[in-house]
Amino acid sequence: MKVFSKEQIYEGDRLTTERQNISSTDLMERAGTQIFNWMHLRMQGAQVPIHVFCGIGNNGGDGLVLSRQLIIHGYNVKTYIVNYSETRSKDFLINYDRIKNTTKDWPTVLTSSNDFPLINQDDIIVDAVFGIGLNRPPADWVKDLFLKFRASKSFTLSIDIPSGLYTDKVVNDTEAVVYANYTLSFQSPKLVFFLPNTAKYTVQWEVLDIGIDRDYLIQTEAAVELISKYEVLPFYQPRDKFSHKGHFGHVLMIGGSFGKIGAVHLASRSALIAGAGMVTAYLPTCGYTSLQSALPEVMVVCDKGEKQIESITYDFDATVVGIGVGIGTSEETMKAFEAFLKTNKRPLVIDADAINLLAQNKALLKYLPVQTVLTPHPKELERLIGEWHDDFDKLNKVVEFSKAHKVIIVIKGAHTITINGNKKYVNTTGNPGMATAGSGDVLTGIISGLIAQGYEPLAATLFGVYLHGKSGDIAVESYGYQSLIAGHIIDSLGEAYIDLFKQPEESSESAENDENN
Ligand SMILES: NC(=O)C1=CN([C@@H]2O[C@H](COP(=O)(O)OP(=O)(O)OC[C@H]3O[C@@H](n4cnc5c(N)ncnc54)[C@H](OP(=O)(O)O)[C@@H]3O)[C@@H](O)[C@H]2O)[C@@H](O)CC1
Ligand SMILES: Nc1ncnc2c1ncn2[C@@H]1O[C@H](COP(=O)(O)OP(=O)(O)O)[C@@H](O)[C@H]1O
Ligand SMILES: [K+]
Repeated sequence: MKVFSKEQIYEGDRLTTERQNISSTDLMERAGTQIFNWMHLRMQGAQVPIHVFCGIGNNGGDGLVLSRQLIIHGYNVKTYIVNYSETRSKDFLINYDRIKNTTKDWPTVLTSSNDFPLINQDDIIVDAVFGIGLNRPPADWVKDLFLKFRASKSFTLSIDIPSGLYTDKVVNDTEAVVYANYTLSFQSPKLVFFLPNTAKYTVQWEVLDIGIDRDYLIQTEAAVELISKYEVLPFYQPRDKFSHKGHFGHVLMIGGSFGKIGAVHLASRSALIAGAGMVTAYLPTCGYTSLQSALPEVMVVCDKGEKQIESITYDFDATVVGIGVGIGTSEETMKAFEAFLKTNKRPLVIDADAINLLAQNKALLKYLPVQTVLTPHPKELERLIGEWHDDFDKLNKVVEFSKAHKVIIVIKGAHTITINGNKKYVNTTGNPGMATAGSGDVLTGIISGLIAQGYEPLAATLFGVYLHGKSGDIAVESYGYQSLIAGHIIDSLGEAYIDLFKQPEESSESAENDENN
C-alpha cells in the first residue's frame, strides 16, 4: 500500500474533485459519511455520549459532517468548535451552516480552558481538531484540551491523524498531541503511524476509502510503501517439477567466534529453511563439532583460527554470502574481513559485527557490491551513520547513506524499514515476542536463502523481512511473547510460506450455497 505525502494527498483531493466533477464540499461529505458509517456499524444506535471536537479547517469540517449524520440518526452527540483561529475554511463554514440547519443544539464554541465540557470515562471523544494541515504547535489552551482528553480516559477516535501530529516531522512537546485509541485515516496511512517516536499516538489505525481518483492512486509514485502479504506475493517464485538443489543456490554463511557459534547455527538453518539449495557455514574451528552435530543438512568449512575468524578462504563458488553473525570485532577478524571484501564478487548480506567492522573502517564500504544488504539494529546503525536527533533525521541519513554506497539498509525494529535509495518500505509483520537473542540472525539467514534462490536483493529483503515477521506472528500464537525464541521463528517459516496462499475462510452460509449448487 502506498503511503502518500501530505502534498500528494492534497493533490489527490484536488484532482478527484476535478476529474469526478464534484466540489470539495462533496468530497468532505464522503469523508465524514465514511467515518459515520464506521461508527454506526459498531454502535448500532447506542446512546453513549459522543463528544465531537472540530477545528476550523477541513479536518473540523469532516467532524461537522460526522456530527450532523450522528444527530440525524438519533445519536447522543455534543459538538464543539475548537476556535484556535478566525481563518475558517470554506468547507468548514458550509458544514457549520448545515449543522445549524439540522439541529437547534448548535455547536459550542471553545476559546479557552474555561469553556471545556465535562467528559466521563465511558463517553466517546471524536478528535477532528487538526488534520494534515497542522503547521505549528497548538496554542497552550488547545494543548490543555488534549490533556483533558487523556485525563478523561475516554475512547478517543481521531479523524485522519491524531491532532497535534505532523505528517513529516516529530513533535517536540509530547503533551500537545492527542493520544488516539483509533485513527481513521483517509485513503493512505501516514508514515508517522509506524515510526518509533510517533507510533504511540495511535493504538490502532485503519484506512477509509473516500474514492480518490483511481488513476491518480495507481500512477502516483509514493516514496514510502507499506509491505503486507499483497505486496510480497508477486515476488514468490514457484518451483518447477524437475528442479534440483543446484537451482536454488548455495549460501555461504560466515560468522561465529568462541561462545557465539549459535548465531551461525541459527542463520544457516534459516537460510536452508528459507529454501536455499545448499548452505555452507564458515566458522572458527571451535564451532565444527557442534554445528555438524546439530545441523546435518549444513556443510561446514573451518577457518584456520581456533576461536575466531582469521583468514577467509574456501574453494567453491557460493551464490550469496551472509557475513557477520557472531563474528566479533577482533583485529585478526577485521583483517580477514578486509581481505575478503577486496576479493569477493558475490552478493552480500552483512549483519551484526560485520556492520560494526564496517563502521570502524568506512574505507571498506567501497568494496561492497551494488545492492549489498545491511541489516543493522538501531545501535549498529548508529555506529555506521552517526547519531540522529529524531526518526525523520534518521531516515534522511539512511537514504543518503544508501544512495552514496548503493546499498540496501534494513533498519530493524517493531516496524522494520528497508531503504533503497529514496524509497522506503515499511514492514507490517512481527511482534514484541521477537525481541529475543538471535532473531536478527534468523533474518540474515532468510534473506541470504532467498537471494540464493534467485530473488533480486531488494525483493529478497522485502520478502525476507515480511516472512521473518510473519513466522514470528505464527510462532507467538503457540509460545506467547515471553517464551518465543529465535528457533521458533525458524520453525514457523514453512507455515509463513503456506500462509501466503491461504484463502480467506468462507462463511458457513456461502459454503452451504456452494454445496447446493
Ligand atoms: N480538502 C478536501 O477535499 C478534503 C480534506 N479532508 C480533510 O482535510 C484535512 C486537512 O484540512 P486543512 O488543510 O484545512 O488543515 P487542518 O488540519 O484542518 O488545519 C486547519 C488550519 O489550521 C491552521 N493551523 C495549522 N496549525 C495550526 C496551529 N498550531 N494553530 C492554529 N492554527 C493552525 C492552518 O491554517 P493557517 O493558520 O496556517 O493558515 C490549517 O490550514 C485532512 O486532514 C482531512 O481531514 C477530507 O475532508 C477529505 C477531503
Ligand atoms: N517489538 C518488535 N516487534 C517486531 N519485531 C521485532 C520487535 N523487536 C525485535 N524485532 C525483530 O527482531 C529482530 C531482532 O534483531 P537483532 O536486534 O539483530 O537481534 P539479534 O542481534 O539478537 O539477532 C529484528 O528483525 C527486529 O525487527
Ligand atoms: K484529527
